[in-house]
Amino acid sequence: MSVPAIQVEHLHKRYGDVVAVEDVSFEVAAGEVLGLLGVNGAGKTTTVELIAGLRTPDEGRIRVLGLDPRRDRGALRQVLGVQLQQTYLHHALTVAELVDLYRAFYPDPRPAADLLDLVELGGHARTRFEKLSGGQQQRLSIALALVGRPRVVILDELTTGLDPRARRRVWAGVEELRAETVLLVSHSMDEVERLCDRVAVLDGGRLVALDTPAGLVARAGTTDLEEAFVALTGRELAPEEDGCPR
Ligand SMILES: Nc1ncnc2c1ncn2[C@@H]1O[C@H](COP(=O)(O)OP(=O)(O)OP(=O)(O)O)[C@@H](O)[C@H]1O
Repeated sequence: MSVPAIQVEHLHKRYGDVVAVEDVSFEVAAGEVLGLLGVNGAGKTTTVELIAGLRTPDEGRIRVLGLDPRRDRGALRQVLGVQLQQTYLHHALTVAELVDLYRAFYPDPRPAADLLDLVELGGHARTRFEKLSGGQQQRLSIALALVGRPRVVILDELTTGLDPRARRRVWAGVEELRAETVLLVSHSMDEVERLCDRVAVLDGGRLVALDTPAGLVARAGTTDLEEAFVALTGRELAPEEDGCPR
C-alpha cells in the first residue's frame, strides 16, 4: 500500500481550559476524499488548522506527504491548498487580480482561465470581490486553494450558507479534483455522502468513528447517515448547521 497522504497520530490541542482536540488519530490515503463531520465546536477546524501548520499541537505527530507542517512550512505550502472558513481576501481587488496575486506564489500555477472555469466564475473576472455573492466568494476561495496544483486540499465549510443550486455547482467542482487528496470539513450529511470516500465523525474533540458512509450506517444499525450520526454522537445537527436552508 502507498504511504498515506496525511497521517495524524494522537493529536491533542487545548485553548486554555477548553479541550478542542483530544487524542485524534487517522490517516488519509493518497487520492482519498475524507470528510470531517461534527457539530459546532467538535474540533474540526482546529484539526485542519493543525494539519495545515497554522497552529501547533500540544501533543501528537502530523505528516502531510511526509512533511511536518510546522518544521517544513515552506515545502508544505507548495503541495497543500487550503480553503479555510474565514476569507482574508482583499475586498477591493477583482477576481482576476486575486487569482493573479495567488498565482505569483507558485512556480507552476494553474492557468487563471482554467481555475475560473472550474468554479464557473469565468464571466466575473473583472468583478470586485466585495461585489460577488456569498456563493461566488466561496467558489473563488476554492479556486484560490487550487492555484498551486496542490496534491492535498483542505476545504472547510465548503457550502455552508449556499443555496441548493450553488451547493451542487460547488460539489461538481470538487468532484473534478478526483486525483487529489481532499480533507473536507462539513456539517452536512448529503455533502459527505456525495463527496467522501470515508467520514471521520468528531465529537467533543474526539474521533468517535471513521468509516465509509455506508459503513457508518451499518455500524450504527440505522437506515441513513443522519440517524447514524445521532446514534454515534447522541447529537443532532441543527438545521442551520447543515448548510442547507430549510
Ligand atoms: N482560538 C480559540 N480560542 C479559544 N477556544 C477556541 C478557539 N478556537 C476554537 N476554540 C474552541 O475549541 C473547540 C473546538 O472548536 P473548533 O472550531 O475546532 O470546532 P469545529 O468543529 O470546527 O466547530 P464549527 O463547526 O463551529 O467551526 C470549541 O469549544 C471552540 O469554542
